[in-house]
Amino acid sequence: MFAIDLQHLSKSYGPVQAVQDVSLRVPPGELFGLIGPDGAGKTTLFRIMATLLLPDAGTAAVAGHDTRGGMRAIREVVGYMPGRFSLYPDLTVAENLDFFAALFRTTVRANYELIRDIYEPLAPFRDRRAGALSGGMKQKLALCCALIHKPEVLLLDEPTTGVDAVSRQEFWQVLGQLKARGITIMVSTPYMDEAARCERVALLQEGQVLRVDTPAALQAAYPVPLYAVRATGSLYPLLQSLRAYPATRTVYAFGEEAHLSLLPAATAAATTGTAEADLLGYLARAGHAQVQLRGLTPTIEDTFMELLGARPAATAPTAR
Ligand SMILES: Nc1ncnc2c1ncn2[C@@H]1O[C@H](COP(=O)(O)OP(=O)(O)OP(=O)(O)O)[C@@H](O)[C@H]1O
Repeated sequence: MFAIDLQHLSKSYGPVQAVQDVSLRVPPGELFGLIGPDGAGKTTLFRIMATLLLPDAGTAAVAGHDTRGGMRAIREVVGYMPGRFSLYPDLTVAENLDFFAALFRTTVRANYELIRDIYEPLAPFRDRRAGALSGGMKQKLALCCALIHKPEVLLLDEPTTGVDAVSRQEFWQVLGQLKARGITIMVSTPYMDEAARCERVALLQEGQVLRVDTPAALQAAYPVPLYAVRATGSLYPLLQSLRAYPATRTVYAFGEEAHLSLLPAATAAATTGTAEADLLGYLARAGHAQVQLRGLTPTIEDTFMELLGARPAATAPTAR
């Protein structure tokens, strides 16, 4: 039995097709990531899994229960942390926790063991209103509330969005501990660095699954050598020159650098011995100073960009 089993799910909001024929299977105990930009359909999938929304087509089963008809059973065994802060801002930390425990006919004391590590940094603020907590603390409290009934499956919708880097790091450590206890976790994130922390990820774009695999396999599948290019001055003119270069296959901004792949024929056609030397000569003639070119190990973000570029959609950001 799969902890999460989605088959051919589709959901539209009027003319907007939010989820399109999505099929995913997550075995018990897996830490699975839904990775995609805003609007990719992550929240819609979570709301279907949490029995808050019915799909137009397809089936969704969580912990062995179909979301059609299995609402009560699913809510008993699922912990759901919505993307937006979902606690009561006027209740204190302790009151929020008690409230969620009471909803599930349990007590904080009965399940304290599961939340202890997450709750301890919050304990000194137990009488503070939840609305007055910092972003990282709000997110810890929301996770405690999602865990208070000892769920088998945790659904976490962008839990680290807008949270500082240290809190994000801590949050992922906690997810590792929860996974070690056998809890199945589906977590969405727009941050590609977080994708690498999942056992498997689904890359989503415009409601569709582009690929499901381990982060390592996604990176290894990158089809051609990839380079980072930088030069003095701003990135924009460098990107423009690289886009105009005849042997360029894909190019896009990546932080302070450009990430570039060359057409396979570029090596064969090189006039100065190597494709790299040809490129450096071209950039120097185009007026770029102190150009640095180095080979890269592709990240998941590069793989994502590659998959988007391979699609016929007009939105493909890798187009030259
Ligand atoms: N209630 C709604 N009515 C109309 N359109 C909606 C509604 N909810 C979502 N959408 C649209 O459906 C698409 C998928 O949205 P969804 O919220 O599932 O994506 P997401 O990946 O979670 O993105 P975000 O992080 O921005 O919430 C988007 O185009 C969004 O604008």
